[in-house]
Amino acid sequence: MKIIDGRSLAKEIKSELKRETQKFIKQGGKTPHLAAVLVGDDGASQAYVRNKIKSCERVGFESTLIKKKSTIQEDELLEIVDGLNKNEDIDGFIVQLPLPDHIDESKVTLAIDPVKDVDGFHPMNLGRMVIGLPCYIPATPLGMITMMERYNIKTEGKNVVVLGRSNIVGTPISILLSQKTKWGNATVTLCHSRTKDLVSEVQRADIIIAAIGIPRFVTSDMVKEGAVVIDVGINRIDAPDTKKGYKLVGDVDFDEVAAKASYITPVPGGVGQMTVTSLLMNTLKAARGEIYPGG
Ligand SMILES: Nc1nc2c(c(=O)[nH]1)N[C@@H](CN(C=O)c1ccc(C(=O)N[C@@H](CCC(=O)O)C(=O)O)cc1)CN2
Ligand SMILES: [Mg+2]
Repeated sequence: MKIIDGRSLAKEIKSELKRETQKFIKQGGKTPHLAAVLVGDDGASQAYVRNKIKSCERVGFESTLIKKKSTIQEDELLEIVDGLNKNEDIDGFIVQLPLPDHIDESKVTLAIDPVKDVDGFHPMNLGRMVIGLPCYIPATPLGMITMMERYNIKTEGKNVVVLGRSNIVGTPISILLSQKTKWGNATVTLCHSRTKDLVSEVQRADIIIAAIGIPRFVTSDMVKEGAVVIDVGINRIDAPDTKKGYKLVGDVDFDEVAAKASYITPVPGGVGQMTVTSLLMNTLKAARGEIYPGG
């Protein structure tokens, strides 16, 4: 069994991005500039955004953080989005999710100019992805594909079972892995809460992608010997004996599944680490005008 080390892979990719950025600037390109909008004071969201800003610095990007109180009204947030759409110095931006309940997330996502949508959440980018046109691929799926490529995990002809059909993880990764591309050509089954006999679906899988949001849902009896197990879950469970009072576990029971898997991603230290790196990859693409030449 091999542990896929998201932390060291993310570090490696950040060094590559730093070199590519320096080269791009030397050739006359502008310094890539990412903006992040953070609404409210949720601890996890604050930490993720802090990490995004810090990572920009590491690779030589400029960054702008816009922080707003959770009481912000939807129209004010839409004005901020509009301002970022028009700001020529900003190559790409994200609005950190989740947003407070009184704000319609789809409305905000739709307001982002697809050209600057480095999260890849706008339907224009998702639609382009579906038909194989250049697009920003959402960070978590892009992180998973990058991980599998770098670890030389072949997907062609493999049975992949994806658990969970969210817009930002399960659905896009199932599409990407079934496409006729170097990272695709797999036979993908997308399982969800209404799937009949989910256990036997998972038992047939050569590659399992767990993005269901249930702590330690995938147990060793569900996993075929030698399967590749990619765990996207980040669940907080009570751990009274720790300083924080909680610990993070994935959607996979790591200790028992690791014994059967050929490759497995840990939580923390796996897919999560790759998401910020993927966002930086998309931002460099935005600065280079690779996806939408000429804006
Ligand atoms: N606008 C966006 N909002 C959200 C996204 C996103 O891609 N764009 N994804 C998630 C949160 N997220 C980034 O924003 C994110 C989640 C997890 C990690 C990560 O590094 N996980 C670590 C553990 C983290 C911890 O200690 O709490 C790991 O798995 O090792 C990074 C980014 C929802 N919102
Ligand atoms: Mg909401």
